[in-house]
Amino acid sequence: MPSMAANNFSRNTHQNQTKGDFVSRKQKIEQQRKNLPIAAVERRLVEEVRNNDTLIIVGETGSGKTTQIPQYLYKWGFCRDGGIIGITQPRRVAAITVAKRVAEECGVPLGQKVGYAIRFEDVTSGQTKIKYMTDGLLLREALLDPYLSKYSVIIVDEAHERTIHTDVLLGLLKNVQKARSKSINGVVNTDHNNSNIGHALEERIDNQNDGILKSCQVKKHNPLKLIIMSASMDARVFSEYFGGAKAVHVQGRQFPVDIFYTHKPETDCIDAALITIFQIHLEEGPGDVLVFLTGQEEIESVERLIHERLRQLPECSRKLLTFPIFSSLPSEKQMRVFMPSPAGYRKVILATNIAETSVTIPGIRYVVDPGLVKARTYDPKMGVDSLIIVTTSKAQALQRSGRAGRDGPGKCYRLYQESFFEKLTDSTLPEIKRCDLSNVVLQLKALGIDDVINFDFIEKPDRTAVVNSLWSLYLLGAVTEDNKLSDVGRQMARLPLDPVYSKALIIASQFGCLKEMLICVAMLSVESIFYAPREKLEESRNALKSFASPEGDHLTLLNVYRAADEFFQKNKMVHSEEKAEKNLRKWCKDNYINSRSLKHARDIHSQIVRNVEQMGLRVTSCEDDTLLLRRCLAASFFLKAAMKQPDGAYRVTLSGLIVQIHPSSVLFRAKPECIVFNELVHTNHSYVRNVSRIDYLWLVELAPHLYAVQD
Ligand SMILES: Nc1ncnc2c1ncn2[C@@H]1O[C@H](COP(=O)(O)OP(=O)(O)OP(=O)(O)O)[C@@H](O)[C@H]1O
Repeated sequence: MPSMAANNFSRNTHQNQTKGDFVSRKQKIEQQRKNLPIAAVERRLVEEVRNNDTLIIVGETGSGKTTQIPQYLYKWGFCRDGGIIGITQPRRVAAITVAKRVAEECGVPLGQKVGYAIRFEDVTSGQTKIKYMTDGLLLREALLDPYLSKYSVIIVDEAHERTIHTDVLLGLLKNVQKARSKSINGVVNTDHNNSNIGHALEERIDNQNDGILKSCQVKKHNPLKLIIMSASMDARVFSEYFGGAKAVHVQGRQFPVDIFYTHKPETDCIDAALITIFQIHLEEGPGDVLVFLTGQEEIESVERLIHERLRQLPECSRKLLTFPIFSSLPSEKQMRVFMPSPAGYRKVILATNIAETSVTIPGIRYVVDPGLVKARTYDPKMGVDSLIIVTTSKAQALQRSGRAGRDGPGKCYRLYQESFFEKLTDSTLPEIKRCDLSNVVLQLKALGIDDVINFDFIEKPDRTAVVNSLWSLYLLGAVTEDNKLSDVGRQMARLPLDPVYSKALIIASQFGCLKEMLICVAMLSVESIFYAPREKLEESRNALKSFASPEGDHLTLLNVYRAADEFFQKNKMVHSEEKAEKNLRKWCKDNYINSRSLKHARDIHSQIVRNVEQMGLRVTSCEDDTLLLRRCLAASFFLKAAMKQPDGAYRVTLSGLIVQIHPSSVLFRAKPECIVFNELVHTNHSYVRNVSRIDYLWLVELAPHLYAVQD
């Protein structure tokens, strides 16, 4: 490997700041801001935004787009009329960490002038002018405020990721922008080419008694400024979509990143990654290392192997610390990657693509990129979600290398040949082409866009996927036979949940077990409640046994939630809330429960309790009547039922697909005759997860439009 260039920068140290440290950190941040490539074009960019309602900005990774542009716009008066600047991110981690950084740059506490909002967590206030959020969150806001009237500027960041929410948002924003510029004192001019939202907005205003919508009628809207940004997108595609919108390219990057390729193809990516990590550690100058891996399992095995190899090195070469980051990791552990390593130590961060875009991890000088990613794909015919390992796109490779070179020159080691890079696709297949569309279809319908198939998407989703989503929404009672949103559908769209879960809450209120279903749905809405580190598999399985219900995973989740809540409430009687929270985290650790997921579930629970109360649903409990609750699960999840086959496998009733119960399920060994489940994933087999035992006759009784008595 070529030798490391001279290194003359100092690390950030956030901890234990004195007043002197604070002042010097402030000065340092000021200096860093001035040195960013984007700072040189501040005035020009602001002028471009003034002159163009839609602007596409392409600039190198780390040039300062995400952190600086909102601050420039604020400074140059784009919030003067009371509007705020909203910036969307595809990932929660990015929304949170960037907001924290910008609040620090502005010298304000997070949640005041600068804040963030993600699903179930809102760190903003009436004073917030710069709001970072996930793209999905802004989409939900549009349901309540179809003009997105509080925003003067909306920035869609990392548009190259083409998440399903970004794609839908682009279509929506395009039309909101037109509708807003044409609304004069509340009269919406519906003369929009190819736009059904102008009409949809008008219809909603006519039809609804919602106070927020009423207020739209009397408000004159300022035009909405729209900015689409990324370091790695094809500006032409976006420009064309926005009717020839202007695209500007911000040249230059703050620090160079040298890219290295292997001389020959690597057959074992894990081994190649390990060799590279140790080459960097032993041969290169200071700086931390960021390694991209495909998932928790791979991260944990690489971590183990690093520690094994470290033990074989002389004492003086062992100063290497590992930090994993993946989405189901508890958040306090996730945040550890952002902390500086102790003096003399090198930090190796083992990450999934959660750390691929937007985030800055201070100290990263080296990126190791095997060029693989675990991607979700969806087969609309079978209703199967699969996680498969695929090669990254060029855009992703560029983003990954861009995580180095943010506070000093960097190096990126791509563990494949240059010729292989040339063959990669330019960009990743948009998510809208590879996931279940029911939620999006329901949301579009709630926004008044009935003709989803002809909605002006930047790229049309597969027709079968749309038709299948409409079909399942029809079976759930959310849309009528003539393809209109039903009253139940309207209620479902008000809940920030998957349509199936929203429907489950509505059904549970009729069954008298809404209290229990609220808990089940909150627990099902978070990633892996159980934390099973590879080296403690046995202990974690034993811990699960104390909560396990023979009836299935839903009741097991209910038991976990109730036990945690009881523990917390008892603690709160004798301790402060803070101490009780701390004790709960310890309880989680002892029981191999992911405290972050549990906290998340508790937050979701509080929010959906508020939602259902606002909707006027009765929150009654079935107490210990598990039979009633399971009947309610059958009535709610009838779209995902399966029957046992003679060989112990299961046949999904609607698709005929043969599946297995996932080993993590409490019913893995019990194998009941008939089950309902919530998740179908395909890894090396097709597995169903979150499974409960039911009686087939309940399906016949409770979902007669789909099930009949079998011969
Ligand atoms: N949390 C942080 N800690 C330290 N420095 C940071 C932090 N966030 C940003 N920076 C600094 O600000 C620079 C600009 O970051 P910013 O996220 O605005 O760039 P960007 O152009 O949006 O990059 P990308 O396209 O990769 O998202 C970084 O290169 C880094 O030097």
